[in-house]
Amino acid sequence: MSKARSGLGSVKRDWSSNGVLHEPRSSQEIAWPPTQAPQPAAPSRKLTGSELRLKAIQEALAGYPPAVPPPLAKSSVQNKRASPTAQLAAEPQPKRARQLPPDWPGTDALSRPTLSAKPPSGYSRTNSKSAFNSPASSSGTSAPKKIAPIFLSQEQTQILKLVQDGDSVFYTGSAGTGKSVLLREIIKTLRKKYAKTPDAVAITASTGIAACNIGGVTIHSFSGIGLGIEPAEELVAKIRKNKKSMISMVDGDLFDKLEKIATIIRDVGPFGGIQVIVTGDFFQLPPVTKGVQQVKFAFEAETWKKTVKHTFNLTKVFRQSDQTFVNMLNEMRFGNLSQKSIQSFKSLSREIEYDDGLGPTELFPRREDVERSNSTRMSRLRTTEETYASVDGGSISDPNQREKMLSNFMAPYRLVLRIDAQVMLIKNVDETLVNGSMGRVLRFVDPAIYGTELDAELMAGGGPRGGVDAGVVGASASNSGVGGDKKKNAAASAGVRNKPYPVVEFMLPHGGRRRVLVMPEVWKVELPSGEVQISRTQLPLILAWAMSIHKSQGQTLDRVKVDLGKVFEKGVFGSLVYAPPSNPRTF
Ligand SMILES: Nc1ncnc2c1ncn2[C@@H]1O[C@H](COP(=O)(O)OP(=O)(O)OP(=O)(O)O)[C@@H](O)[C@H]1O
Repeated sequence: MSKARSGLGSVKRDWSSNGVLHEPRSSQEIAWPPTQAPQPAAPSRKLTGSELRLKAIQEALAGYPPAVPPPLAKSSVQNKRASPTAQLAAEPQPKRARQLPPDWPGTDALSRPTLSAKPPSGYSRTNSKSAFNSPASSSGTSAPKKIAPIFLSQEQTQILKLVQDGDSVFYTGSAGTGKSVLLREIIKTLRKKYAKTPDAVAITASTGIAACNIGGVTIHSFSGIGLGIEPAEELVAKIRKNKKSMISMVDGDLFDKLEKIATIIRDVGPFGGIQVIVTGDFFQLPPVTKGVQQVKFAFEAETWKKTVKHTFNLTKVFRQSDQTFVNMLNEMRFGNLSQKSIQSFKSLSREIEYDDGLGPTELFPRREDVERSNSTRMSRLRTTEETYASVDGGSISDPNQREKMLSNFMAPYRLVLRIDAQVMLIKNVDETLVNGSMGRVLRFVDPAIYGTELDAELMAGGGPRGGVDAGVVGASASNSGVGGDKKKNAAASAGVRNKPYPVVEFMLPHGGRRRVLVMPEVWKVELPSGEVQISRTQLPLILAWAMSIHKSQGQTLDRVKVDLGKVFEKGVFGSLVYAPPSNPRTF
């Protein structure tokens, strides 16, 4: 299984639906309404390379000018559904720069049902907990967790059904349409289906950070193709030597190459008979181009059509409920903001006072700016400080490779915290504490005395903060003897100090606060064979006055501050710009 290159932005760390429950609706075949694609304004000047590229995606996704698919090769007619535009192929049509998959929503396929499979009787119930705890992803969270169940929408359910039936599928959708939630469910379902042969399911992504987020590995690492620059035949030899199987996609050329390799090795139909699930949003992060070379999207691969049987466009936006905001984001997605929307975005330029003591997280494109902003705020605090160094493991020994892979984890190598520091939780814990929850460090406490009478006495007797603490977060919590280890308790009473951990007060999504002791967690990248390539044990916290746009991708944040001034001045609305504003729930 694979994740589209452009799907990096959609690979979420917030897998939780936070208790959003949807009543199952009656079963109906879905007519997949299109996301509104505004008509682009005619360019009044010569476009730059990147603008041309953006225009190409816009045209492709918007489905105009009338799409003319290339004549279908014999093998490509393996798509169950006939291409809605296939008839047009015979007639001469004006040439266009970019073709979409034949059944791409946004072409006339959007106006009619796109599923040949029988619709299910209603929504499927899912439980994101099991998805979080997929073996490769989950990072060893052993503390008991309660994640609220969610219902997949009809759109999501139907795609899941096709996947269960063994079809190769591509699904896309704008930010917040539940691509990642569905992906988690697909992973869970396929793992269950192939429980006896766990390495039959491979979760891959095109970059390390995306791989970490979905609990998979990079396609390069998984397939053993290295950089993948050699011809397919040479790569086959390399893979055979490495005894690794492969599956996935990145850009069009790599997709073709992987298809060829799979076919040479397995020789049982398209993509060697491997079921391929591809997801992503080509608007969020398109493939990286080498020099001036024009990017070739996966859907432009020669072998795409014969491999991918079904293409879907998820249309229901779950993240934002305000339709005006959703429309504004869609306009931005298509790079065609109306004056009204520009004014609305500009009107957001204001300081907001929050009465809970936490400010918004400021998003920056560069890591240096993030570090500067966070360390400036830290230096203003004259409070107790604690430093936490990560413990790193894994089978990879090359230091450069290790460094690169470790940098994909959200957890830093060295975490310095102070009392009153603004922090963000980077792990899903339960229905109220999720990846992205914001909080403040209240105090540091020896876990052995946390929650004991001694702890209460210390707090009452002028300890740093009073109040009721409840709960512990972190994989190490269950075996650390928190609060209950008599030996450690006695030692603590006698003045022997264990490493103290932070008690953090988190703001809950619908008001309220929750205090927990935060203990270390484990992040790891694991091959389907069970080999742990790299792992990091660290507190699931980061400083959160500022964070990089890169790391914010895919997170659902309640408060963000983004400087879009320069963007509006230049009139550039690229993917980097689109992704961050789509993260907040409201505006
Ligand atoms: N069926 C559903 N019912 C309720 N909530 C859902 C459902 N599917 C997704 N959500 C919620 O919607 C939000 C966005 O979902 P998700 O992160 O999967 O979207 P996405 O398409 O991957 O977004 P992005 O492209 O920005 O990464 C999350 O808070 C998720 O819990």
